[in-house]
Amino acid sequence: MIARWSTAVLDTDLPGGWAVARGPEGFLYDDNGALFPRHWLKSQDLPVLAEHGIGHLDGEPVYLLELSGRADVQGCGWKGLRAFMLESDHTLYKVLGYAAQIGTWAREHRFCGSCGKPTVQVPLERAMYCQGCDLRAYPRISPSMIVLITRGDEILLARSPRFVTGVYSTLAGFAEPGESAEDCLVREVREEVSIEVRNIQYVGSQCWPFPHSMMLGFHAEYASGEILPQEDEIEDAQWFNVHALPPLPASRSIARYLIDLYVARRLGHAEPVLPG
Ligand SMILES: NC(=O)c1ccc[n+]([C@@H]2O[C@H](COP(=O)([O-])OP(=O)(O)OC[C@H]3O[C@@H](n4cnc5c(N)ncnc54)[C@H](O)[C@@H]3O)[C@@H](O)[C@H]2O)c1
Ligand SMILES: [Mg+2]
Ligand SMILES: [Zn+2]
Repeated sequence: MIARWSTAVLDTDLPGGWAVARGPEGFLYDDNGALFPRHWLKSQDLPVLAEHGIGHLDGEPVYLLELSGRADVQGCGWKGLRAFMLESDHTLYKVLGYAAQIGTWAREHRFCGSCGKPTVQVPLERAMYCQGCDLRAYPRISPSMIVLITRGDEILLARSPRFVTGVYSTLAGFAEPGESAEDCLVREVREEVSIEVRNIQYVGSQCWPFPHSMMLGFHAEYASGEILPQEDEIEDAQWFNVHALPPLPASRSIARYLIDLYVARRLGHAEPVLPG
């Protein structure tokens, strides 16, 4: 199957195509979705901070209008990326997730991190450039480990105080400089629940544009120790039997995939597919 959406760096001087607009409250949308004819969107009175050509959807160019503040457009509303992840079709979510990452990164790199002078977008390359010190800044991606720990029919799930009430998920954490993926996983598990794991197996990865994580998903077996939840970060952590699971994360998350995959294998059911 040919992918409907592919990223590209497009020339913003060319006319035509679709555009999305992103402001402080998320993306502009109406009954037809979040993609608008670009010439129409640019004719609205929007406070455009920057325009980025971001890719092709069904062969048509797509642009992002990154706004500097909020705006009213008659007949339209604003909606955050998480709501699009939960409600919209997967392709639209991928377009908006990429747009959000490019918009955030370009906004946060308008000035050189070394000398403080204004940067410029490099034509036809996804980079912000400082002429003063010949420095290029590329989109930021933050590798994060996420792991399902199991002990036979039991899986370890935890709650952060930030989660929706009642929901339990797998453990996750950002890689630090100097660590391998496995080092990070072992450290995060120790920090968050104070146990040791063994037989670490890589399962798959997922882009997580909140705001720029790259989730690397693993399975690990329990080795030793008693659960001791990390103060402030982990509200509760428990072993749950695969037949008695609590409310779980959204179905498009890799956290949910890791859980569903293990349960399916344990119970001999059909395996789920990891949403990209
Ligand atoms: N897709 C999924 O299924 C899924 C599930 C769980 C977590 N996540 C994501 O994984 C990421 C990591 O999870 P977490 O929040 O438990 O991380 P964590 O356990 O490392 O704790 C968060 C802390 O890390 C620090 N931090 C924030 N941004 C950082 C960065 N870019 N690099 C290094 N440290 C940083 C901050 O001190 C923050 O309070 C988050 O983006 C989270 O949204 C995704
Ligand atoms: Mg964590
Ligand atoms: Zn500079």
